[in-house]
Amino acid sequence: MAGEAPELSAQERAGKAFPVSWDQFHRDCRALTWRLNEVGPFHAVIAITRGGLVPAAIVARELGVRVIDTVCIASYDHDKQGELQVLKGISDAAMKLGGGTGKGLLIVDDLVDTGKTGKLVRKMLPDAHFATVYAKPMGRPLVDTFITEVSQDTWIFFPWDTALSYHPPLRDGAA
Ligand SMILES: O=P(O)(O)OC[C@H]1O[C@H](OP(=O)(O)OP(=O)(O)O)[C@H](O)[C@@H]1O
Ligand code: HPA
Ligand SMILES: [Mg+2]
Repeated sequence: MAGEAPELSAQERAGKAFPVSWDQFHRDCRALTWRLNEVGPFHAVIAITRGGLVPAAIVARELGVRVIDTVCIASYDHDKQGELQVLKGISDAAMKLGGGTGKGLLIVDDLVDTGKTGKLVRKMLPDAHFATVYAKPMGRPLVDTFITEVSQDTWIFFPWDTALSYHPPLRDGAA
């Protein structure tokens, strides 16, 4: 409608930025595996795509897990969250390994924000262990193990979504 303020994206609403480098992400994933090593062993890792693929590969490598499955969910169109769409469910083979309820399975994602994605996957695998690298307060209760909590008004910029670019000096008006 004319005159109406355009809807702010989740990223714009977040306000604060938390950029993560590859180095930092790798270190945080390794820290996550130290914690998960106390909880396992796990029969399989279930990555929530696409963001969960990167930490899942690192975690599976560290924990010596070779069976990796995906649950493919689309929700954010860049930074606006819409209806969740399950594009691919968990495979029958992984379901069987988890006894139908996810027992002994490890679900991995890069982060929980509102918790909507995590809630949906937890419903599919109620007895699985759910791990994320980062957690915001709304989604935190859904996660069993995570490494770093960031405030709800922070947007996390992952290394695969960003590139090195010029940043003006603070005195020239950089935020
Ligand atoms: O807790 P929520 O508010 O549900 O948000 C968290 C989810 O959002 C992002 O995925 P996204 O849907 O953007 O897809 P992608 O992993 O393919 O980038 C992120 O990787 C989590 O899976
Ligand atoms: O803070 C975030 N960063 C990147 N992707 C996301 N998807 C939901 N929240 C975020
Ligand atoms: Mg995701």
